[in-house]
Amino acid sequence: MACRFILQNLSKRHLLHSAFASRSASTLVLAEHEGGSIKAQSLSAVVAASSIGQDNRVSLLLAGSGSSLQQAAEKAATCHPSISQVLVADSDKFAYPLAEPWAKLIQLVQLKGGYSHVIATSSSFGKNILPRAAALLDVSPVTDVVGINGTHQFIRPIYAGNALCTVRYTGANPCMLSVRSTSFPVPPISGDSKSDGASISEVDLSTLDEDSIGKSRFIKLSSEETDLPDLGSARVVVTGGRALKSAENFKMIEKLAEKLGAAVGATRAAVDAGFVPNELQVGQTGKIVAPELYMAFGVSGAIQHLAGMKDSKVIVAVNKDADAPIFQVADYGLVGDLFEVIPELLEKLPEKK
Ligand SMILES: Cc1cc2nc3c(=O)[nH]c(=O)nc-3n(C[C@H](O)[C@H](O)[C@H](O)COP(=O)(O)OP(=O)(O)OC[C@H]3O[C@@H](n4cnc5c(N)ncnc54)[C@H](O)[C@@H]3O)c2cc1C
Repeated sequence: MACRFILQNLSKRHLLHSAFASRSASTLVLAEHEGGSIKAQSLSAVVAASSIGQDNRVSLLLAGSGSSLQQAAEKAATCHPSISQVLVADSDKFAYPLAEPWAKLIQLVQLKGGYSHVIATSSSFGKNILPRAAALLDVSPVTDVVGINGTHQFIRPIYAGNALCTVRYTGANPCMLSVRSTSFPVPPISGDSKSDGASISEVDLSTLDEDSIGKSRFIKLSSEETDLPDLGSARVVVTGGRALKSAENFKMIEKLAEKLGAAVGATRAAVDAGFVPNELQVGQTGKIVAPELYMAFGVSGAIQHLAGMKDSKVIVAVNKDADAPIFQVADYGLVGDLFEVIPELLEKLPEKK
């Protein structure tokens, strides 16, 4: 009896899966916006969505309030040819990216739109919201996707990025994914291939529960004032490790980054020692970066750090220990003392224009 029950369930599940797979895909992308534009990371989620299938219809969901939301919606409508619709949820409830109202919003939009996929980037925004929305929709999300092989097969890292596994999603719709933006770079979009303009529609929020605000409250947003590029999307990253010894010495890394127009990164040991704030941590429990040039000074190359930077195009490492593991992933390695190398670099590099 038990055996037959399992078989019946398996065949039902298989039928369900085949039915989803044969239907054409339609994807809801959760987008973040700032200053009237959608964030570059959210465009990576659109690139990921467009690799699900050729006939995939992509709808972009933007929420917030006020004129910057409308501005972002207008820009989003023409920013990528695969976007067919921009959905705008305009309410004070979405003034801040709190997970509870956003998750309810996704549930509302999904129940109306019946999307086959829902995608967000693996940023703190996506990581915060997606699991809650998945719980409300009673599905299990596939997280940190780095590759897409068709509608239901995805590649994601395991064991702190030491291995990649292929996952086949066999659950019900929607298939919810968080994707690493570094794995879905946004190609420059030529004038010809730009969209003529996707339709923009307001989401009907009249049925959104009053209690959707939930238990969390927005208190404040604190961010460091800096002219340096954003760590997640910078072309060059200069990282310092525990070897810098103090916050004062870490300023050398910041000066070098300034000269190179680079973002500053740090190891967890440097963050834990209080040299720099937590938002600069690169690695398994920090940010995942893949810049064109990654420079590591006094970084040992622990696997948890490598998990966040080993996909960088060119890696340069300076370490006084010739056996440091960082040299195994470095394209250029210099065995030397960073307290001699960095001042020399600062002296020889031309001033930034
Ligand atoms: C669950 C978990 C998650 C983690 N997540 C992260 C993460 O996201 N990111 C992360 O970075 N770490 C993470 N870690 C910590 C990680 O294991 C390492 O402890 C950390 O990366 C080490 O940082 P470090 O290279 O700065 O320090 P160390 O390992 O102490 O290395 C310092 C290096 O500097 C070199 N050095 C010393 N003096 C000089 C000098 N004067 N000139 C040049 N070189 C010098 C040394 O030879 C050494 O190789 C995590 C650990 C755990 C358990």
